[in-house]
Amino acid sequence: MTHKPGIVITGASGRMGQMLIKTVLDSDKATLVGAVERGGHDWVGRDVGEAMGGVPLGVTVTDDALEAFSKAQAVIDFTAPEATLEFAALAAQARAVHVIGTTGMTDEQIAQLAPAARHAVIVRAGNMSLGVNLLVQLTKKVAAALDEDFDIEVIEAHHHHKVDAPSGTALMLGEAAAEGRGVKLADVSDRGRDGITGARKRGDIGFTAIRGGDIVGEHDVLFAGAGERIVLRHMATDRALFARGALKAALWGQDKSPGEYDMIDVLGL
Ligand SMILES: NC(=O)C1=CN([C@@H]2O[C@H](COP(=O)(O)OP(=O)(O)OC[C@H]3O[C@@H](n4cnc5c(N)ncnc54)[C@H](OP(=O)(O)O)[C@@H]3O)[C@@H](O)[C@H]2O)C=CC1
Ligand SMILES: O=C(O)C1=N[C@H](C(=O)O)C[C@H](O)C1
Repeated sequence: MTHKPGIVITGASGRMGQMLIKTVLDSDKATLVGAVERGGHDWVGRDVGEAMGGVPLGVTVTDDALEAFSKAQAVIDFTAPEATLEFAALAAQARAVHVIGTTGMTDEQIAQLAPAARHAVIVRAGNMSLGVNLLVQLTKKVAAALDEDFDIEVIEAHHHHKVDAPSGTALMLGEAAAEGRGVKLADVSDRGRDGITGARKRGDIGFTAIRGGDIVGEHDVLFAGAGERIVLRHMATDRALFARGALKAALWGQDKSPGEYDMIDVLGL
């Protein structure tokens, strides 16, 4: 019988946490060995299956992340930036693959992952879906093919619970467009237009964020020229998409050397 990697899910009660637990349970390639929530959360100490409203699974939700990680081969983490930094240090200590879906991390926070990546595999992406990662590559290609006569705008829409903007995916797409153009996103990024903004600056990459209802995640990259527009679009209709990608990353990382990777590496795009 082949060994199935043991997976711990952090932020177990969250929208993605619960989706990830279901995805691991449905998989014949991995086993759920832990579920983590923060201290004081009312799920701590309960069976995770029962907490989710189903049958007992024999996995008790814990707030002791290190103890849970030390029994696992991978940690899948869709939580919040401060929590993810703590989990990175603990996953490295346990030598577990750390799959990070958390968005809204600052450049400084991302840089703080480097010490952990010296000891363990980290796979981090603002979007774990095949479609978006393909869109990233297409965006780079189209941006490289067109000059600054085409204005680039990234437009994203998400549910009303989302706390960060622009979305992690929008930033990935903006980075790809900037890379295609051979510029740094930080030098051309235009975020949060309001009031008398002045005319659009040639070469800028603009971002717009829509928040409403239960939109899972939609992203357009618009290339607007004189007399024509090109739109590259991805629409997610089911969070299971992200969870499947994250599990794929956790399995992919099992035989890799310590370091930082992304979904382009995992998917071989
Ligand atoms: N990369 C990708 O493909 C995707 C990324 N995401 C990202 O995943 C993240 C989570 O999204 P979502 O599931 O919708 O959010 P939720 O708010 O539903 O869930 C977040 C979970 O993380 C926990 N958490 C938050 N802060 C901490 C902390 N400091 N310590 C411990 N646990 C903490 C929350 O616990 P509590 O309830 O106690 O606060 C909750 O269980 C977001 O950053 C989102 O953008 C989402 C979808 C796809
Ligand atoms: O918060 C979400 O829900 C999502 N977040 C990710 C992002 O910030 O891009 C990915 C997906 O769009 C859903």
